[in-house]
Amino acid sequence: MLKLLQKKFALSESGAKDLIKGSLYSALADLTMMLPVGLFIMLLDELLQPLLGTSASTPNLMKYVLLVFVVFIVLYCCQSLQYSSVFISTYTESATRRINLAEKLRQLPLSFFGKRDLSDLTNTIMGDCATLEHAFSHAVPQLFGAMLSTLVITIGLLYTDWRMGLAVLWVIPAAFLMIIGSKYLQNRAELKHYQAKRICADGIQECLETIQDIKACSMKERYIEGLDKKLDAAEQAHIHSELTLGAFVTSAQAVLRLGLASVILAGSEFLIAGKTDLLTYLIFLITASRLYDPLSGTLSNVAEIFMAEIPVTRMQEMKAQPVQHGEKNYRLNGYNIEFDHVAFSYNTAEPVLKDVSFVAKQGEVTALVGPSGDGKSTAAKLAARFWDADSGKITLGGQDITAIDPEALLKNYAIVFQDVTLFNDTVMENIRLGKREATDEEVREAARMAMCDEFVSRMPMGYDTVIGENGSVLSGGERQRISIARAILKNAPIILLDEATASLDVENETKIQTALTELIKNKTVLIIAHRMRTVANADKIVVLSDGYVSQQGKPDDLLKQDGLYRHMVKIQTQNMDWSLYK
Ligand SMILES: Nc1ncnc2c1ncn2[C@@H]1O[C@H](COP(=O)(O)OP(=O)(O)OP(=O)(O)O)[C@@H](O)[C@H]1O
Repeated sequence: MLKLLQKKFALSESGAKDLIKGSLYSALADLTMMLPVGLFIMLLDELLQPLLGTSASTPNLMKYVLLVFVVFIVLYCCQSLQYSSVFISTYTESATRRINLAEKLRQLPLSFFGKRDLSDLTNTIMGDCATLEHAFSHAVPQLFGAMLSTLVITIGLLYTDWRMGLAVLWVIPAAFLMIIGSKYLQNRAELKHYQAKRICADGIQECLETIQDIKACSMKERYIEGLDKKLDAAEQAHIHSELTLGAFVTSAQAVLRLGLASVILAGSEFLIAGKTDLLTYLIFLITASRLYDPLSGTLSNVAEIFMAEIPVTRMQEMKAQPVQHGEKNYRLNGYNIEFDHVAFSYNTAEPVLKDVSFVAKQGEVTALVGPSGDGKSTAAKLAARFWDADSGKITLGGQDITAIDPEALLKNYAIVFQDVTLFNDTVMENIRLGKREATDEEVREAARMAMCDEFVSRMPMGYDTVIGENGSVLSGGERQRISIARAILKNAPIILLDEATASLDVENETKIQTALTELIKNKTVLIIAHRMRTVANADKIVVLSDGYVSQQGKPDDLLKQDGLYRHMVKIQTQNMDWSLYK
């Protein structure tokens, strides 16, 4: 039962237990709602008896005042128990669900993020969790509770008078069958609504991210028009989904209302035929008037639960994604990185790396060069286990990196990528990311080595200046220098530099290269650069072309060969004479 609930509703074990508890309390709360009815029937019985001549005693009003007081206390206790049990457990589960999802995302390989777009992921974490939160606080326990309490009341009614019982109860399965029968249509409409909403969110996100280019290309009108269409489509899909839901729920609620009419008709018929007495008739009338109200609300709960299936499925998909495993404790024999017949493709059939073998030795600078798009960055990222190779093996210090926990592995790497990621925090804290426990002085020293001092001193609050979302107040070169400072601070045994100095002017590039020369001493350095002069002093050049290593060796040796490396050096030397105004 627990396992079934966990699977069906993407719950943790404690969440499933709380759901059962909440449902039982909801059932209890629903049943206690019938206590005033019971009390009223008792009073009615005592009032009717003298009129019908079965007893001469008059009702003891004091007893009823006391009973009303007791019923009020019982009602209050049950409702508060139900409220705290359902809501507290729902919000606790919701927090656990969000934390678990975020933790799962942290463990997932980057390949997963390539398959899913960011707004979809954000929607799953924020939107889907909110949808489930609402379903579990306002629909699921109430539905299960109503089912349990209705079952108890059904048994009581059928036991009292099965024919009158049937007159009250026939509408319940009829109304629920209507809702269950419409499940397919409702889910289809909701799925369309979700997809339209996602396309719309994607469009808005894209618009915000590319606002500069949109303005630069005078595409504003075209873009707004496109966004307008997406918003319209989302609105239409929403209306359609609400109408589908509304049509079925309202019809089912109308069917429920027929129950009262059927009790009146059948009851009058039985009363005239002498098949039932007045008190029983009144009992069924009062019960029917109380029974249908909570059930009417429950019909929309069923629809909400159907709709919750979409987020539950998406969450389960995410939970089922395979994560990268590995040992946290491992022994390395040095820090050589070796690619052994490595092949890799992203989500496309065409592999980026087909058969790549080379060694990047500790204490040496190994440069990956080659035509654009031929897999240099991919190879560098594979070396840090951002993805796992499809075939072949990558080892670090003789250990297969797939046997090492990705986070534990990354402790050995300092990485400077082309696309630097900065946080909306101070310069100091952005650099300190390289080494959390670093003192302010250590951070400043790393910043000085990475030539950050000069631009930080111009900032209003120096190292305490907040640099905006992803370093929006900084230039490309400044962002890159912060990233280099991080790497210097981390002082890891392996350094991956992917176009690390691409955004720098010649003066800063030369200065930073001097700092990098200090940084890379006795380390394993894998460097990617398009400018051949950046890698001319490397110990080894690996030329990647069309998924293969077409050449590898010392730069001077490769220059003597009639190959791609010499060709690239030649073209770049010729280009140095090129001018826009020629
Ligand atoms: N996350 C990704 N998902 C799918 N395809 C990708 C991804 N990253 C890169 N690619 C594709 O893989 C191929 C190799 O890309 P990669 O960035 O490794 O090349 P590169 O040699 O470093 O290019 P450049 O010199 O232009 O930086 C390209 O065709 C690129 O479009």
